[in-house]
Amino acid sequence: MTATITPLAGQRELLALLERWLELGWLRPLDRALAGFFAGLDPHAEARVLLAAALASHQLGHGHVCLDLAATLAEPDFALSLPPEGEEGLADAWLPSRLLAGLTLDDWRSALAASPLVAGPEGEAERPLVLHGGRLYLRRYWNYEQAVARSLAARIRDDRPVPQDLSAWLERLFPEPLVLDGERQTDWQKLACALAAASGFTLITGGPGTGKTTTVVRLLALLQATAEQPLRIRLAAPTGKAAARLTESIGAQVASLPVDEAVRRRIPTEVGTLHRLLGSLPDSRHFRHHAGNPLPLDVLVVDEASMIDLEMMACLLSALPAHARLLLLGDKDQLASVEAGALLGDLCRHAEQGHYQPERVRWLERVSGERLAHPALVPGAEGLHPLAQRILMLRHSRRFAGGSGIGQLARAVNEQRAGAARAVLDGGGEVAGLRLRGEQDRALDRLLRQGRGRALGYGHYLERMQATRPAPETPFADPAWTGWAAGVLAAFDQFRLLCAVRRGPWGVEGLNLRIAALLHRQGLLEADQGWYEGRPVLVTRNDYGLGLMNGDIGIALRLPEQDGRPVLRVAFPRNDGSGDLRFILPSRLGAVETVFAMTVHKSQGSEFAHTALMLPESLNPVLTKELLYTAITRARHWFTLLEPRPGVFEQAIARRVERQSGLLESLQR
Ligand SMILES: Nc1ncnc2c1ncn2[C@@H]1O[C@H](COP(=O)(O)OP(=O)(O)OP(=O)(O)O)[C@@H](O)[C@H]1O
Repeated sequence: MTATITPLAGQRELLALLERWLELGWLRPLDRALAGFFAGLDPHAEARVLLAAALASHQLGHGHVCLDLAATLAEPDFALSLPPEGEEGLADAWLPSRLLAGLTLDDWRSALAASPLVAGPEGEAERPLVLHGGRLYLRRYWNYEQAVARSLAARIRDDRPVPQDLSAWLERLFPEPLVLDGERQTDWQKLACALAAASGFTLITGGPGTGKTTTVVRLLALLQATAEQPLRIRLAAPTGKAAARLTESIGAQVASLPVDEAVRRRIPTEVGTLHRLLGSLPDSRHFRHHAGNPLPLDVLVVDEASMIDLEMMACLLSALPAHARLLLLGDKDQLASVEAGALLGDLCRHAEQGHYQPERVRWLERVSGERLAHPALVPGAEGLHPLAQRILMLRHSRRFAGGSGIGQLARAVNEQRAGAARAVLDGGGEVAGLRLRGEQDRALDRLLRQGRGRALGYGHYLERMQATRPAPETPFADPAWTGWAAGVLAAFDQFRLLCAVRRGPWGVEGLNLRIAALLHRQGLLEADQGWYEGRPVLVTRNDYGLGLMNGDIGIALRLPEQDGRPVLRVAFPRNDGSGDLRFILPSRLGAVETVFAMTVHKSQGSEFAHTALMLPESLNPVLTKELLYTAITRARHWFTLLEPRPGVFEQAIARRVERQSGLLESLQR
């Protein structure tokens, strides 16, 4: 017991422990540095205060904007980035569960409250930490959360007058009653459109293919057609990939709208990134647009809102003029952004139950002619749940209708029904599970290269690269080269291996080496290290100079220079919806990594015809049903689950992301 308490004895012991955690890869250098910095600010700071600061900083890397003290004491080992199985035995003595064994919530809170480094929610703005109830924040994130809460609180009370002929418009935009399996169903899209017409702020959530985009395009037609003056509408998404995907689907939707050509022309079809909308400034966290220089627009639609982190949301809300309508679209059940702040999940915590106030229900039913009915709905009370009145959940997927294996699996995982999920996997076909027998299992190599059945593997894009390459004498400016590169990039999206973790044999790093070596051995790649033709790379940091965003994916291809000499360049989609490509010399690319395998987090906003998910050998803090759901819903046609050890899938289904933030509480205050 003595050994477990010692590191909390004093600053020196604690900092030595944090150093050890750093070596083990359990903590980020930033977290350790922060504790050191705070020790410098307050030489008398208690070890448990510095420990809380390091853990609060570490939580940001896990997507939590604060440290929940009680949750940390309940499950201390999940507070760190514990390694994949195999290393634990070695470091048991260093585990936080040992360290925190003697600490109670009251003791920890009292120590924090008494520290000159820690402020209460209302006071001492210069102190670097804020304690609010049982939650400890780094000051900057506290400020973001407060700013977002203040701004949303104002927007959720922003009722808008609706056109007198709203019912007629809804009838025109949603002409067919919704009938599924021969039964008339509630048309949630029509209800969402009515709700949004009456609000300055609306959040539409729904799983893949539930019609979020369709709904919003029809709403924009309604707003534009009934506005006194043409509205300035902008569409945005958090990543380039998501923006490109939305651009594709919106174009077709606008073209088929049952409205005048003049109205159709006033609905934009181009979707940009949020960074571009706000105007990124090089080497800065700040944007060109902010409260002092607001965005020149009347309506803003942001898709894939689950990927918006707290800092971005704070920047976005401050740059949005008060008169502008804000529409957020997203899937609340997906993983939150990699950065801290699970905004959409927080806001949609009660979306299933609705909590609509009786007067709102009557109004919605009257204007839409729909019945606002569903077994999951819970009636709201007049004056309560103001946020819920602005949120609507779409409940019918058109993409994954009834019998789709992917749809069934996604649903079972989301509802935490492990037995049902396993039964879908065992059923085979569109979805399948592959049990791996050790690291060298050949079945894995086969899947990675060939795929299974009609579901492709990585061999496909490399074969296409060879088979469709223009003749070497094709001049440098010939569009055949761009066409070829676009074809290879599209073929690469036929298959993706996703991983839950980065390290260990079943993590992104090890698997990338393994896949490159495999494809090289099989003669599909000319090399497996350095730069080689066919190397897919992921950009890991925004590069404003090159116009590349974190998350962009390109492929190295040999193309002719002006003098005909072949040179390797990396082909990237332009990500502005134009469908164009750009070619960049590898030597100009700073932060990139090979991306045969990628983390589920990084795959958000993308879709692949065949998606495979590699689970690790043991449970890990990141393994939750949200992670599984996000991975499964990246698959358009086929999904393969790769399991090095039975049981981990079921354990992961049982775990949910515990979102640690105070946003909802702030909004309801
Ligand atoms: N009311 C409708 N009537 C007919 N087809 C519809 C309707 N709503 C959606 N669809 C079709 O269903 C498909 C999915 O719709 P949509 O793209 O709007 O969904 P989404 O929720 O935005 O999907 P994603 O998960 O890709 O974001 C599209 O092919 C769309 O044309």
